[in-house]
Amino acid sequence: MVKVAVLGAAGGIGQPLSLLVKSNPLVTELALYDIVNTPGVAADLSHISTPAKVTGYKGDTELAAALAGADIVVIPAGVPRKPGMTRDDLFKINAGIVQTLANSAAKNCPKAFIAVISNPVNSTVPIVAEVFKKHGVFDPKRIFGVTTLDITRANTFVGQLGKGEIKDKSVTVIGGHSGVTIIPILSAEEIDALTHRIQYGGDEVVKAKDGAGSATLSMAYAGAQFVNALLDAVVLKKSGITQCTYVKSDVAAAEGVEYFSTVVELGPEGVAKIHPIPPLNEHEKKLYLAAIPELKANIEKGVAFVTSQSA
Ligand SMILES: NC(=O)C1=CN([C@@H]2O[C@H](COP(=O)(O)OP(=O)(O)OC[C@H]3O[C@@H](n4cnc5c(N)ncnc54)[C@H](O)[C@@H]3O)[C@@H](O)[C@H]2O)C=CC1
Ligand SMILES: O=C([O-])CC(=O)C(=O)O
Repeated sequence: MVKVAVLGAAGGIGQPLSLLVKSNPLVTELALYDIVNTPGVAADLSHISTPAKVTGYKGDTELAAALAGADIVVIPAGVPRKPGMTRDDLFKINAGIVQTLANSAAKNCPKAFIAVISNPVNSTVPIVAEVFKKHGVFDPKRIFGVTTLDITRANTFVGQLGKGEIKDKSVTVIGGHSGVTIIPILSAEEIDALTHRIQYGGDEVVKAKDGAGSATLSMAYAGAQFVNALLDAVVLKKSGITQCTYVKSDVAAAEGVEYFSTVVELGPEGVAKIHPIPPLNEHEKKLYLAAIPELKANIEKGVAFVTSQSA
């Protein structure tokens, strides 16, 4: 039995992501939670002829039931950006939303794998971790920031430069998930053309959507890739499953950074092995040093949001 709960399931990401999770035959129960519209989304998805039983939960009073016994919790709940905003501008609304959802997850499914999509990911992952610490159930192997869209974009853009098939690309992107904290590892010819585009790909979509939100469909695709990888590792116990993902990690400890994305091997217990930062050329070393101050500030802000509140 494998229960996946999607929190924010009626949203721009939540709906297509739930569709893609419903398409994975490994899932036996799909619990859709939101503050609006989940009965309709659940009824709609429930007619799809894959094994997962789909249930909808709406509003605070139904959150605990949505999470009870969940194996994987995916969180795309919260507000998206509008043109002119940074991801950090979303903190004031999304930090509280993520904290509330994490509180309930810590109580109702403390062993679940938590995949955080809500921005600012650099801060929302530490928020979930601190909430789990408060409940005495923190396991750093089980909490992930979903940065897969950065890899999806990098693979696409590198593929479009014209060498080989996009499907064969597997670009590594390390660091965090906002502007300068996104550090793509590229070949010499790709660096000038693509570094900035990968770092600011999210802004491209925000601008094109012109006030109607940020990336949803590409994020759903990327989020489903991450969930499918987790299911392969956890349920099928396949070996060699890797993802770039933002986790509690020692790889940038020298800089005093506690959370960082590098290639992570996934296993039945979640994080099986964190790969080190790959060898960096001079250009990448500069990107790395430029990422540190923002990443550190984002992490400290997330941690303080939870630890500064009395128990
Ligand atoms: N990690 C990543 O790479 C990416 C992250 N994002 C982030 O994902 C988040 C969601 O984006 P969209 O789906 O486009 O937004 P959206 O506004 O379309 O959907 C958000 C959903 O969250 C729900 N929601 C709000 N408060 C909630 C609560 N307390 N509990 C449960 N659900 C709640 C809303 O009702 C809505 O259905 C944003 O923070 C956005 O910045 C977006 C793209 C990529
Ligand atoms: O740009 C945004 O606000 C949404 C996001 O995280 C992305 O598309 O990478």
